[in-house]
Amino acid sequence: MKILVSWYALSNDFDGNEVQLGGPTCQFHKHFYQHDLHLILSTAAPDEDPKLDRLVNRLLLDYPKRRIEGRGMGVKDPINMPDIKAKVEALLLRISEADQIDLFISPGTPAMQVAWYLCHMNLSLPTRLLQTRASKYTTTGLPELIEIRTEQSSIPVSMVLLEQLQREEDKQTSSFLITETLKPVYERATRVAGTDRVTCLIQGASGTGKENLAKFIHNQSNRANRPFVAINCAAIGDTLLESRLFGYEKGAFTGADKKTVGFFDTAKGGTLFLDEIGDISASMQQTLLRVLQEQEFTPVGATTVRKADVRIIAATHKDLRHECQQGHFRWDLFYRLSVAELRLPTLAEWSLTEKRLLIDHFVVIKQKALRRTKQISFSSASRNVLDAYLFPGNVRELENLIESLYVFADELVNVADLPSWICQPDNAASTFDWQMHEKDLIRRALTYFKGNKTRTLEALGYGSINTLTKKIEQYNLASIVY
Ligand SMILES: Nc1ncnc2c1ncn2[C@@H]1O[C@H](COP(=O)(O)OP(=O)(O)OP(=O)(O)O)[C@@H](O)[C@H]1O
Repeated sequence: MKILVSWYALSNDFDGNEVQLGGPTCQFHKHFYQHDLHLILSTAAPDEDPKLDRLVNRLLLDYPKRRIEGRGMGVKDPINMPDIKAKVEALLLRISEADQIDLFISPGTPAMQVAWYLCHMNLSLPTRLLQTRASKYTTTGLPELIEIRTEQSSIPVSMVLLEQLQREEDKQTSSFLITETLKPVYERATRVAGTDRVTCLIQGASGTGKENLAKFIHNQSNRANRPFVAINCAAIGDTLLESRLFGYEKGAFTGADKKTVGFFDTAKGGTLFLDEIGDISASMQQTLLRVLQEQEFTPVGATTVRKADVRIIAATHKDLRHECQQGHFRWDLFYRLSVAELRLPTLAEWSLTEKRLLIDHFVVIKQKALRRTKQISFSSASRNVLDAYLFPGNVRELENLIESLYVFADELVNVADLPSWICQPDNAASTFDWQMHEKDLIRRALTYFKGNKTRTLEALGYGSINTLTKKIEQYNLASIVY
C-alpha cells in the first residue's frame, strides 16, 4: 500500500474559505497522485476543522475513487516542532506497515517540514520526502515533483508515546464516500452551500445519508464556523417541538422553571437541520411557515420577537410533493422549504461496483473505529450474497452490517456469518433485476425528457398515462430532480 501524508496549506490551499484548485494539495492530486490513500493533516483538534473537511470533500468530488481522509492532529502551536514531531511520529508508526509512505512536505510551516525531515531520518520507515515546484517556476509550464534524497539513519527510533497512538485512533472513523451516483447530488449541494441562507429540502429514503448531506452543505458554506444543529421533528410532539425550536420563558408552561434558548438561537449564524419535516403537524407547519416568511420567531411565553439567522435544511423520507397532493402537507411551506431540492438515491440505485466500493470503504473505516488489527474479507459465496441483497435500509444498514461482522464473524466472512434475512432467496437478484431495470429506464427517460410524462410515455410504450403515473409512484420517482 502506498500512502501519501501531508499537512494542508492554510493560505495556499484556500482563497478565503474557498478551496484553491491551484494550491499545492489540489495540484498534487491533479499531476502526481498515484497512491492508495492520502492522509491530509490539520493542526485542529480531531473533527473540528471545517476547512479540512472542505478540502477533503472537494478532492473526493473531483476524484471520487480515491481514498482521501482528513486527520485533526490537535497541534496547538503550528511552530512548536517537538509537539508536531511527536504527533506525526505516532501517526507514521501506526501506518508503518505500508509499503511506501510519501511525505509531501511543501504545504505547512517550517517546523512541520523539519519534523518531516527528522521522522524520515530517524524512524527507519519506508518514507520518501517529496516537494513540488509550482508551474510558474518551471521551464515546462507544468509543476514538477522533486524527491529529496538523504541517507536515512539505520538506528531505529526507540520510543514513541503510546498514549498518543490511542488518542488518535478514536478519531479515524469519519470519512464518507462520494460515488458516481452521489456525485451529481453533491455537486448540486456544493452550489447550494455557496448561496447563504437558501433553504434546502433533502428527500431520500431512510439511511441514504440525508443528515450527512446536510452537514456537507453546512461545512462547505460560509456558516461552517458556526453551529450545525439537528432536530428530529418526528420524534416529539408539537408543544415540545415548539419549545425546543424557539426556546421558552420561565413559567411559560408547567415545568418551565428557567428561561431556555431554543435551537433557532443555538444555531444562530449556522444551520438548522429539521429531519423528518414531513411528519410535523398542520399547526406546526403553519408556525414554521410564518417563521420562514418573516425570518423571526417568538419564544414560547415571550412577548418580543427574535431575528432568525439560520439556514434551514429540511429532510424527509416521504415524497413531500405527494404529501401535498394528498393534502397532508402545505404547498406554501413546501415551496418555501424546497428552494433548493436534493434527492438522495437509495442503495438499490447504486451500481454494483459502487456498492462493493462502499462495502470496502466500511471495512476499512470500521476496522479503525473498532481497533481491530486485521481487516475482514469475504468468501466469494458471501460476496455473491451481498451483491444480490438490495439493502432496503440503505447506507446505514450496510454500515451496521459491516460493524456487526467485525464483532461476530471471523476474519474471513462466510455465508453462515451473514444474517439470515440477507441470505433468503426472495432477495435473489433475479427477482429484482427486471424491476430495477424498469425503474432505471423510467428514471432515465424522465430525466431525458425533463419530466415530460407524455414524451416519456411515448418513448417507453406504456398503454396509458395512468400506468406510467402508477409506476412513477411505485418506484418513488415523483420527486426526482431533472
Ligand atoms: N456517502 C456515504 N459514505 C459513507 N457513509 C455514509 C454515506 N452516506 C451515509 N453514510 C452513513 O450512513 C449512516 C446513515 O446516514 P444519515 O444518518 O445521514 O442518513 P439519513 O438519510 O439522514 O437517515 P434517516 O432518514 O434515518 O435519518 C450514517 O452513519 C452515515 O455516516
